[in-house]
Amino acid sequence: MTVQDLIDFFEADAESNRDQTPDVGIVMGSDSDLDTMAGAAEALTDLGFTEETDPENPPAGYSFETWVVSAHRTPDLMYAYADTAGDRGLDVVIAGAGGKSADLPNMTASIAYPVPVIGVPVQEKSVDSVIGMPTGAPLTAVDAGKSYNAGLSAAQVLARSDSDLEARLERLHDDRRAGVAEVSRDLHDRGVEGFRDRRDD
Ligand SMILES: Nc1c(C(=O)O)ncn1[C@@H]1O[C@H](COP(=O)(O)O)[C@@H](O)[C@H]1O
Repeated sequence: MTVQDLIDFFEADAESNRDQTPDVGIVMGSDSDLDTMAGAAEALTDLGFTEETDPENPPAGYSFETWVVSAHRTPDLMYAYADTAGDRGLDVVIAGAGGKSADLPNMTASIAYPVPVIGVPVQEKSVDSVIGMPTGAPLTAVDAGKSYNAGLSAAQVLARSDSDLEARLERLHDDRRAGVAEVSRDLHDRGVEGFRDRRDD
């Protein structure tokens, strides 16, 4: 597998007009970002999305895809991915990168425009380079490491035209709300030490 093979795949996929395409693309600068970026996939999975791993056998319903793409190491691949995003049927791209020079999210946003891009600064030191965009070059971003929220935000975009997905988002919200009540009761009833002991088990 070469970078050119991937570029060829994205370009051919954009031309193919296949019926079932991923709705959300998740890209990250390095596989070392995966632990952080996995949150985006987790949020989408919690909402019933399936990961597309074989474009020849795409899953039914909402789906997402994951790739490693680097503005610094593979600028041509980043360009191809962002440039074909709309034609490949992606409605939202989530792009995460780390380090002080995290350019993948902002460059992807510039090229993929008007497809919306949600940036994930993988570390705190990446925040400025992710969000620092000039007027006319929009990028939405979440806080450092908060890729789960990026997954939710991507689903929120899709849910504007799908009441079923909107209901799933509401349910997830309600579950989290109920979780606060449960943990609050548990903390109160066990007391500080009992609660800590249970959590450490
Ligand atoms: N910020 C970027 C870009 C980019 O912005 O294009 N490409 C890789 N990286 C970041 O470099 C860090 C270290 O990567 P390695 O662990 O592969 O050396 C990662 O957090 C990645 O996102």
